[in-house]
Order: sequence, then C-alpha cells, then structure tokens
Amino acid sequence: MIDPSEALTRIVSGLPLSGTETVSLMEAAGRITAAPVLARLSNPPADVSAMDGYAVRAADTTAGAELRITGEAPAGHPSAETVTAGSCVRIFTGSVIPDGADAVLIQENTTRDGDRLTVTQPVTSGRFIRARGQDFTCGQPVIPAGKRLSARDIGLAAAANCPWITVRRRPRVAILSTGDEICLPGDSVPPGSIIGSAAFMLGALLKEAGADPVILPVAKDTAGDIRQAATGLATTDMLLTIGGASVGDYDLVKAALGEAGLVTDFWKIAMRPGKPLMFGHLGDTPVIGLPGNPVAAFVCGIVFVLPALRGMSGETPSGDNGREKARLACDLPANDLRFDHLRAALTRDENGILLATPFPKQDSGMISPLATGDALILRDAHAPAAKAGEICDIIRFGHRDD
Ligand SMILES: Nc1nc2c(c(=O)[nH]1)N[C@H]1C(S)=C(S)[C@@H](COP(=O)(O)OP(=O)(O)OC[C@H]3O[C@@H](n4cnc5c(N)ncnc54)[C@H](O)[C@@H]3O)O[C@H]1N2
Ligand code: MOO
Repeated sequence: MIDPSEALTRIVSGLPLSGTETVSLMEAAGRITAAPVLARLSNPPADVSAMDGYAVRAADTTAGAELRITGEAPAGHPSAETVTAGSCVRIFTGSVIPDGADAVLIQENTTRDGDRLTVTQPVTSGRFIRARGQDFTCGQPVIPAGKRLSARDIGLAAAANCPWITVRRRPRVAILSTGDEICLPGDSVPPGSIIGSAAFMLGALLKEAGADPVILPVAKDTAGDIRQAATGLATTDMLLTIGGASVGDYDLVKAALGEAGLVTDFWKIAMRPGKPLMFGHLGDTPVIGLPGNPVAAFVCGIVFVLPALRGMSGETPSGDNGREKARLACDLPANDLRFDHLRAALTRDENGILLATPFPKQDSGMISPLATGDALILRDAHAPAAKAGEICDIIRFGHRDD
C-alpha cells in the first residue's frame, strides 16, 4: 500500500494538458483560461463622472459663485463644449468629463435658475472623476492563464471588451461501472442487485468540476465484458472504473484491463475509504480504478480525480486542495495506518468558529450521510487520539474557489 500523497503525485505527474478552444463569454463561465485575457479597452475608457451634477473648474467653485451652464452631456453623449472660467456643463453619472473641467460639483451642492448655477458648497480638483483606465488599461492582462472563470471574471472580461475567451477543452472522462449486481436507476432490481449509484455521483462531481463525463454501459463481472467495455477509448482523456478493484474472486478489473494492455502504476493505498484504488495507463489513456463502495469511489473522486482534472485543465493549484481548518466537536480515537476521511456535519459555535462533528457510522456503503454531510474530516495515518475542541483539517463538499 502506498501513501495517498504519493498516489496523488503519481496520478497528476505526467498527465497531458487538454487542448484549447475559443468560446463565447457565457460558455466560458466555470472554464479554465488557456492564455491570459488581455483587455481590449481601458476601463473607464475616458475620464467620467461618478455623480450627477456639473463639470466645473474646481477653482471656480467658491461658495456663492455663479457659473453659466453652457451645455449638457448625458451618458453616451460627450459634450463638445470646453469648460472655461465661470462656465460649467451639466453631466450625469457615467458622462464623459468635458475638456477644461477638473471636478464634478454634485447637484445637491448647487441651486439652479435656467442656465445660471449658484455654488452652495465648493469642490476640490479631481473630485467625483473616475480617471480613464483607473480600473485597467487597454492591453493589460486582466485574467491570468490557468484561472477558473468566476462570474466576476466574466464581468471583467466583458468590461475589457473580450467576447471570446480561449479556454481548456473539457476533459472527456469515461465512467465504467462493473459488477453482475449493478442495475441502472429506474431498472427493476432483481434479488441480490443494487443500483450503480456511484457512476452518477462521480459523473455529477466531474460535471460540476468542468469535465465532460460519459457513463458507459455496465460491464458484467467477466474479464471479457470488462475488456470489451474499455475498448474504443480513443476520444477519451481518462477512464474511471468503479468496483471490482479489491481482492475477491470476481474483482477482475486490474487483470482484465491488464490483458487489454493496462500498465499498472500502483494498486492499493493506505487510505480509508479507498484502499483498493488503482492507477495505470491503457495506451495513452490514464485509468483510475475506483473502489465499488460508493462513498469510497466519491472520496477518491475528490482526493484524486478532481486534482487530476485540474492538472489536465492547466488550473493553477490552490496549494491545499481546498483544505480548511475546523474544531472537532467530539473526541476521536487514535487512527490506524490508513489516512482517514470521516464524513461530518459542520456547524458554528457561539463565536462563529466552524465545528466538525463526524457521523457515528462511517460505513463506505452508506450514501445518505455522505449526501447530508458537509465535509470530510482528515486524519493522518497513526494520528494520536484527539480531544473535542482541537483543530482538524477538513475538505468541504462543494468547495469552489469562487
Ligand atoms: N478481503 C478483503 N475484502 C475487501 C477489502 C480487502 O482489503 N480485503 N477491501 C474492502 C474495501 S476497503 C473496499 S472499498 C471494497 C472495494 O471493493 P471493490 O472495488 O472490489 O468493489 P466491489 O466488490 O465490486 O463492490 C463493493 C461494494 O460496492 C457496491 N458497488 C459496486 N459498484 C457500485 C456502483 N457503481 N454503485 C454503487 N455501489 C456499487 C457493491 O455492490 C459492493 O457492495 O472491498 C472491500 N473488501
Ligand atoms: O475503501 Mo473501503 O470503502 O475503505 O471500505
């Protein structure tokens, strides 16, 4: 059994980078940039007003001074007037500042009679002017390569006049469930059978992560069926198998794919759940053999498959794979030799500090605590007993860097 951190390093090193495609702004949300996004416009594109009022020369605005209104510049309609000594131009939030003006006098600090304006409070030079390019300038890289595009990034790209963005192609991931007992949701379920929920749970996880999962037909527990199902992977960036990874007489995935040319890198890791995890290559296609227990398959999905997909998408790693700190809500016994992932609920104490409460049953066949839980508590191999209130590492479900 190898250590899970060693397993992760072996999986992510040497994975090919996905190709690129250029997509429209709305398609780009959640995708990973393949190149820096360069602004095609400065923001704001000109000096503009931050308020409704009058473009003035600040020096003219002594209290009681009278100014002549020589024109109007609604937003989108810059004025050709130049503000000169004793004159001003009516402007609005977003209007381009006319030549000659160096401040905006808000209308609340004036009284108006026709085209005559009386200053009731002076304004200082530069006040209420948003300087051209104060947000970003044309040509500036506003979004780096390797960034998952958030809604805020999409807004930034739009403001930078970039309607198309070059992103990494979604990795195509084939998911193969194995087992004579596996039925599909909606099937009539004969005695001894169960629903192959793990493929759908993994597929949804991968979809959320920006991959393109394809659920293959279920393979029976025969070497021939498994081999057959794993052929035709030419357009697939990764194959995930579920089940048949352990040591039973019908756990045939490794052997069957071996006959099809699988080169195994490792099999079995010191981790709970997920001990029988397998990794190798079928030709150029990376293959991750996930355990059949659905919780084990999902936890391995979070711990290994998501970082692998991030690597293939060129996403800049967060460094901690989404780890956060919380306080244990109860005592925990010492851990054995397998790094553990305890399904847990999160609450907050009276000071707003996160509290993690592990569920009493940690059976890796139980899907409901996984679905209702909020996070995994991480326990190192051989971790000593821990007391309630101690700090622990957690990974939140649905963690997103947005
Ligand atoms: N003697 C030993 N037995 C087992 C060991 C071991 O070290 N020695 N490891 C255990 C661990 S840990 C795990 S995890 C499981 C994983 O075994 P497999 O990957 O071979 O999985 P299966 O035996 O095919 O299935 C296990 C369990 O999960 C159900 N299953 C399978 N596929 C799905 C699916 N797509 N969706 C939902 N549920 C699925 C299957 O019916 C079984 O109940 O092995 C332990 N045994
Ligand atoms: O990896 Mo298994 O689910 O630990 O029991």
